[in-house]
Amino acid sequence: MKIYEKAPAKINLLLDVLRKREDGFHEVEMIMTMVDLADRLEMEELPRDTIIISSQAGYIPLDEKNLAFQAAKLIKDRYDVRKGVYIHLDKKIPVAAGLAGGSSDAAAALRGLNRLWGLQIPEDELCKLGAELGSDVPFCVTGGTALATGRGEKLEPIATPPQCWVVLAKPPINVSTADVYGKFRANELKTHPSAADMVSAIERGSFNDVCDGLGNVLENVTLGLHPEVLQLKESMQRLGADGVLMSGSGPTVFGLVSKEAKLARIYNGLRGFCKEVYVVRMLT
Ligand SMILES: C[C@@](CO)(OP(=O)(O)O)[C@H](O)COP(=O)(O)OP(=O)(O)OC[C@H]1O[C@@H](n2ccc(N)nc2=O)[C@H](O)[C@@H]1O
Ligand SMILES: Nc1ncnc2c1ncn2[C@@H]1O[C@H](COP(=O)(O)OP(=O)(O)O)[C@@H](O)[C@H]1O
Repeated sequence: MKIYEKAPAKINLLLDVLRKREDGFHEVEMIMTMVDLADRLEMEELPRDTIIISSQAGYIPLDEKNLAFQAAKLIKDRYDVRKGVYIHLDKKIPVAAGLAGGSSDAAAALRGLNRLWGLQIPEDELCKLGAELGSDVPFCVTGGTALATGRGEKLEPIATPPQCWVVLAKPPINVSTADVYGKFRANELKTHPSAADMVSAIERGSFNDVCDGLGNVLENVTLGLHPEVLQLKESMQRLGADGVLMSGSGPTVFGLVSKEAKLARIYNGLRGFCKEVYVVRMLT
């Protein structure tokens, strides 16, 4: 039997860091939502007790470093599954982009293998397994829109943001999440974006207040390392996006746009100097 599972990208409408913890992770407050740019996983049971990963993308690891491999191994070990699986990853989400492509593949593998092997693991248990693989994996298991706290694994679902277009632009640079958190200094932060205000803007369905409330305290770290991310933000603003922010640890910048008529100008303007530009919708 073959099954398929979608693994959508996420964006952070808000990312605040409260403090660095004893365990080296950072205590965060994030508002995350999914967009319809997605990888697709094809999973097929193998009679032999092995995990095989393939992908059309030449630039991701296919061994135990792949997060989908790690998800399959974790679920097999924890639930004593003595069967194998072949997972093909059709990658569409740019890698190391701040869009959680790897985390979403891991989450899709957990959801898919739960179905393929008829394990009936409840969603909150899948989230706990996901948290062992990465801070963003639990959110990728549940999807939707959520306020994420702790190191990102504590989730409170919130309303879907007001519908709009999302323009994603990924500059051709690699950013390591660990590096960005490593260079972040929580005690030097003077102002924090307000997660409470963003939740309220979303619940009121106010597109303008969502745009005004966007904030990401990791932006300054990544912008300091890669000034081209600032140029990309400024270009997106100049071209007419209503709200602009870097997603996660970057380097992808997203723009929220309410009017379809503006999209061609923004897309064409960005494509002039950035090869990877996507126009997507938030997932409801
Ligand atoms: C910044 C965010 C925002 O959504 O996303 P990305 O930019 O990676 O997409 C996340 O916090 C990333 O989550 P994820 O990519 O799952 O991170 P993990 O694998 O758990 O951790 C990678 C490294 O980031 C640091 N880290 C991560 C999460 C956190 N709350 N505090 C941290 O300090 C740690 O140094 C850790 O070793
Ligand atoms: N299935 C996967 N897809 C993409 N990257 C993966 C995958 N498995 C492991 N990785 C590794 O994880 C790292 C972070 O990738 P990704 O999840 O795309 O970044 P981000 O967390 O910034 O959105 C990359 O260095 C990549 O090599």
